[in-house]
Amino acid sequence: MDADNWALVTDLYELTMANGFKEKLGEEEGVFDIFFRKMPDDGSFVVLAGLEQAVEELKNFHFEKEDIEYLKGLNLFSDDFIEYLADFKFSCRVWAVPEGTPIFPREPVMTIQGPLIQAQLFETLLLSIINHETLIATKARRITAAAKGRGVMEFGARRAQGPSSATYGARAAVIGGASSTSNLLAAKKFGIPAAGTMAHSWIEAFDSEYDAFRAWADIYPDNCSLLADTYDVLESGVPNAIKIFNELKAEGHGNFGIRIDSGDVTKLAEAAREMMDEAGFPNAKITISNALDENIIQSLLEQGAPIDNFGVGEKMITSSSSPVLSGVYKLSAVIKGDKLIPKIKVSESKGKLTLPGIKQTYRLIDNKSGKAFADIITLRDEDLPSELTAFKADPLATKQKGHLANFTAVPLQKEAMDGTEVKIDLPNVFEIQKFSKSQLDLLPHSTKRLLNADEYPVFITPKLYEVQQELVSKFADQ
Ligand SMILES: Nc1ncnc2c1ncn2[C@@H]1O[C@H](COP(=O)(O)OP(=O)(O)OP(=O)(O)O)[C@@H](O)[C@H]1O
Ligand SMILES: O=P(O)(O)OC[C@H]1O[C@H](OP(=O)(O)OP(=O)(O)O)[C@H](O)[C@@H]1O
Ligand SMILES: O=C(O)c1cccnc1
Repeated sequence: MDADNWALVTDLYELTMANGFKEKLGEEEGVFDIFFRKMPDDGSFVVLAGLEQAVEELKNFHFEKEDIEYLKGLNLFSDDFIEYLADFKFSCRVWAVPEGTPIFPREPVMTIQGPLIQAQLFETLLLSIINHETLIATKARRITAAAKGRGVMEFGARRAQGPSSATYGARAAVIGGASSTSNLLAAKKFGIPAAGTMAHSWIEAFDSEYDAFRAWADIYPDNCSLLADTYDVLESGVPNAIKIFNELKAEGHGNFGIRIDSGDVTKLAEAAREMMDEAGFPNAKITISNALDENIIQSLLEQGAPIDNFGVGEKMITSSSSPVLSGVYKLSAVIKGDKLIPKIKVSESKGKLTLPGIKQTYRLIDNKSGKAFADIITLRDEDLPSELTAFKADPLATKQKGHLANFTAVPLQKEAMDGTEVKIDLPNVFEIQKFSKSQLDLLPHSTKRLLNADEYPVFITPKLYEVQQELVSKFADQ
């Protein structure tokens, strides 16, 4: 991962276009926005993640000697362009929304401005990073919301779509609220607590379950979470665990727990809790795993299952219920000399109409309640009045206009890079998690429901609407 250079993780057309831009449009600059249209799991927002990796990739963007040789060999590019790539110097400006921010449809999360020949090149790589990490952070937010403050350990590496997804996915899961990971590379790289219990193979390898537990307790007396479901949870697993806890207690240790990974979890956890309480271990923790997701976790807690921690793997690390986030990278303006020319993509489907120009998004905080009630996208250089009637950003919204007043407007995008100089803070993943929670707290509860989440209003200013409509009319007949 660190050793890899991902400049060639791109689609061929990015390079054929960039080669052509150099020849046909010279020094013209482009402005591209990354935004999302459809939210995963029918939620109303995503939790943004991936900025740190995106910034790292842009800062270090270059082609290796052998990449250049390979590109030459394709016989598609001018010598000039090949030379440009060989001596690549990142010279774009980037604006971005901080990681952990809840983001609604059509809001630009990253804006890249720079020579078209460069800015075009980053589409595929940036989308692959931002789409993946945002998807997993969003899924993790759902899962940790369902867990209602109980610890969620990220256990997904073995089921992730490859080691890179496992590792950056673990980081994203923490942004979305997970408390630890079993993936050691993620733990080391991002400063996440490494956590874990044991596999069934450990239990099976010994002559008996008791022997396996005892051997574990000898080596790890202070990290004694025993896997209780290899043979029979209530007949064997819990009674053997209690024996070990008594022995460890006599030896002066006291941090105990069991993990249950199969069967009817509520029944088993209730009975195990009773047995451990009766044996004098009310503080022994119960961890549950086995294809958990937000729906199962919610259901288990509604059933009253006495669970302290969850281990969550495949369904979180792959966002299996909603495995695709189709964030896009769209050209919103070109700059010729000192002239900014807004651009638009008009599509057959009206809902896909893009927002032209260089923009900023503001979260509007109600002055009375202190809570967010709407977002508004503006042209970056326009002043937002303290009261206005604005248009919905979604061209298909049934009610197109809304009156906005009595708010404090908080800008979401910040300057992130000026060439290779990084201008934005890249905080530790737990600081991002904390920030994310504070931003989620501002949102209406109805927008955070796991089922049938309410839509959150996103507006555009009359000025942005006007620029968009002018372009629509201009291109209507083309
Ligand atoms: N009380 C419960 N309510 C809701 N879902 C549950 C409950 N108990 C277990 N589950 C979930 O049901 C799913 C299937 O569990 P099931 O018990 O059928 O499989 P299993 O015992 O793990 O089988 P295997 O031994 O093959 O792993 C799992 O995702 C599990 O987390
Ligand atoms: O179900 P997930 O949410 O993906 O959580 C991770 C799963 O990985 C392990 O199972 P596995 O059968 O791979 O190994 P084991 O023999 O240790 O149970 C663990 O016991 C969990 O069931
Ligand atoms: O440590 C564990 O219990 C663990 C780790 C990965 C996958 N399943 C369980």
